[in-house]
Amino acid sequence: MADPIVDRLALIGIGLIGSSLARVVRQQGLARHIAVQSRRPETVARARELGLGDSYASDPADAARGADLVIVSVPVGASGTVAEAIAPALKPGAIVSDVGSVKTSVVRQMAPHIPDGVHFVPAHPVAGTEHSGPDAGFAELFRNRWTLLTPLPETDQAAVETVTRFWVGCGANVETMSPEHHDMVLAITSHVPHLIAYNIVGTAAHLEQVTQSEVMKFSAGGFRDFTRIAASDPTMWRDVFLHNRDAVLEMLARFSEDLTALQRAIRWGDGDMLFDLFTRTRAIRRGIIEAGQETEAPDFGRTPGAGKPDPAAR
Ligand SMILES: NC(=O)C1=CN([C@@H]2O[C@H](COP(=O)(O)OP(=O)(O)OC[C@H]3O[C@@H](n4cnc5c(N)ncnc54)[C@H](O)[C@@H]3O)[C@@H](O)[C@H]2O)C=CC1
Ligand SMILES: O=C(O)C(=O)Cc1ccc(O)cc1
Repeated sequence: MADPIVDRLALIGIGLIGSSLARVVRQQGLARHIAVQSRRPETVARARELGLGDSYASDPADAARGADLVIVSVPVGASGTVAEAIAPALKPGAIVSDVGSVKTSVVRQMAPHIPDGVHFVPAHPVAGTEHSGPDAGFAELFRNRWTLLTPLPETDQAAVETVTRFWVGCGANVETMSPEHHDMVLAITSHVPHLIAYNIVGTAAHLEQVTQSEVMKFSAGGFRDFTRIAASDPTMWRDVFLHNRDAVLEMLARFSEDLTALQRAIRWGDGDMLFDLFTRTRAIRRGIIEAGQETEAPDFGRTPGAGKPDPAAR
C-alpha cells in the first residue's frame, strides 16, 4: 500500500464515480479519512452500509470542512450549486477538483465560487459504465484509463501535481489540456456517440410501436451494443449535452455531412467508397488494439458481476 496522498478526502456525490473513487482510495490507502456526501438520506445510508467512507454527511459543506482534497462527482449541471455550497467550508490550501464529462462549463460554473487560497484543478476520468449509484462503483474502474486535467494557466503547479499523483494512485494515466480542447475531443469521442446510441434506440423503439415488428427481439450485435450505451443515466447525459452544446453541435454537423456522403454512396451503388471507408475504419480499430488501448471485447456491464461493488475493496 502506498503512502496517503492526502490526509482528508471529501467525496461530494457518491454515485458510480464517487463510489469507485471511495473504493480505490480505500484499497490503495490514498487518504487517511474519506468523508462521503450525498443529497438523499437513502444514498447516504446505502454508502454507509457499503462502508464507503469514514464519515457521512448530506450537507456538502459538512463533508468539505477541513478537507485537503474535495472531489465533486455530481451531474455537470449541478457543479456550480455544489461549489457555492462548499465554498465557506473550504480551508486555505485545500484543492477542489471534479470528474465532470464537460470541462469549459464546469470551470465557468465552479471557478467564481472558489475562495482565494484554495486551488481548483478540474479533472475528467475517461472511464465509466452505463450504471449509476453507489452500488455501481468498483475499485478497478480507472485502471489503465485516462484522466484528463484541465487546470487554468494560473493554477498552482503543486496542486496539479497532487491531483496527478492521486489519479496515478487510482491506476489512471494522466494528461493535461485546456478545457476547450477537452470539450472538442470528448464531443466526437464520447458525447456524439452517446447521442447516436440514444437516437438509434429511440428510432428502433418507434418502429416497433408503429409496425409491431420484431426489431428488438431479433436485434443483432451492433444494436445491442447501442442499447447498453443508451441505458446510461438520463440526468447525467442531459447535462452533458446542455453544457457542451457548441462542441457537440459542431461535431454533429461534421457527422451529418459524412453520413449524407454515405447515404449518397449507397443510393448510387458506390461500393468502392463504402469499401474504402470500412477498410480505413477497420485499420483504426486494429491500431487501437495493437497500441494496447483497448481489448478485443470490452465487457462493461455484460458479464454478471462486472460493474458491481468489489467486495474486496470495501
Ligand atoms: N457515468 C460515467 O460513466 C461517467 C461519469 N462522469 C461524470 O461523473 C459525474 C458523476 O456521474 P456518476 O457518478 O456516473 O453519476 P451517478 O448518478 O451515479 O451519481 C451522481 C451523484 O450526484 C448526486 N447528485 C445528483 N444530482 C445532484 C444535484 N442536483 N446536486 C447535488 N448532488 C446531486 C447524486 O446524489 C449522486 O450521489 C458526472 O458529472 C459525469 O459527467 C465521468 C466519467 C464517466
Ligand atoms: O459506458 C461507456 O461506454 C462510456 O463511454 C463511459 C463514459 C461515460 C462518460 C464519460 O465522460 C466517460 C466515460
